[in-house]
Amino acid sequence: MKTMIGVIGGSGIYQIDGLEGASWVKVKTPWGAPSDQVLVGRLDGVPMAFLPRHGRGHVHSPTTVPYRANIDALKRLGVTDVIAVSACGSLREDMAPGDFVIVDQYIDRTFGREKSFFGTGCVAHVSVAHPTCPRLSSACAQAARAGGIKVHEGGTYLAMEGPQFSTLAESKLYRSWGCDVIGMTGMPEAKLAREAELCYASVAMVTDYDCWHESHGAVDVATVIATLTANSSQGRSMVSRLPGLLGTDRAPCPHGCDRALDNAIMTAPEMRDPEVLARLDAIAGRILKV
Ligand SMILES: CSC[C@H]1O[C@H](OP(=O)(O)O)[C@H](O)[C@@H]1O
Ligand SMILES: Nc1ncnc2[nH]cnc12
Repeated sequence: MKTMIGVIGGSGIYQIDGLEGASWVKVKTPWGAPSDQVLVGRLDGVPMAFLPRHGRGHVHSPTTVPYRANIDALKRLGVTDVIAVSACGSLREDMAPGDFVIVDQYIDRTFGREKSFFGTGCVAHVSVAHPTCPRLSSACAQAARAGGIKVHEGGTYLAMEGPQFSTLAESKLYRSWGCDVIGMTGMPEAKLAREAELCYASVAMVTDYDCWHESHGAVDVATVIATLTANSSQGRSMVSRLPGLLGTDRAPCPHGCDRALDNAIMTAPEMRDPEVLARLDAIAGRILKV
């Protein structure tokens, strides 16, 4: 199988440079329109697709990002590996603004979003015990370190609904739970990528100390953007190293991300709703044969 890298850019990252033969393409999905058109091209000979999570100009809020359409669009284009880049607040002293955290666990406190491609007419339960792909995550860590970035391999991301930042009591509560970073978009994106059998790695760029740190003020958008602007070249340099690390030919995921739907579908074949199956053509076509 051939590698195709998908990059979902977070706040402050609305395009990437250096893609050969790049063009913005409109992708239609059964889940509505993605956040924006997708920039498709090649980097060092490896196909790459870039989608700005909030749309160019930052149109979508964390609640209204069309997460299902975004993941479907990337899958439909042939993406095999998704690198999700996000801004995040740090809940730990030693994860400082400018550092990158390769997230490997989540606590999902979002409540206003569609979280699954499946439901009435075709019910499925995938495992998200390990919601990110270790192979892809370690390539991201290697790529970021090679660019001189301080990288923390592993971290628990508290996904909050937003759009307001946390209260001090919430920030302290999440610290007491052992969470490392906080953001508004990591979920349900990671869950949906797993349902779509995509390898998914989350690169969280620390922009602030949220509001718990006594010697730092409470986070605001200006602080986030200032840190992101200072770090954007490191983010880009990490992405530019990924094709070399992942290569053009892709072995099956040793962790099974690309087979996540094996044994996950509960609805009896004769009870499956044909309209629901039709919507799942890109996501579950491998297993549903639609
Ligand atoms: C501008 S701060 C809040 C905003 O930034 C993060 O976005 P993303 O994860 O897409 O980089 C955070 O989750 C909020 O959506
Ligand atoms: N402190 C914070 N809380 C939630 N989302 C964020 N994105 C960047 N910093 C954040």
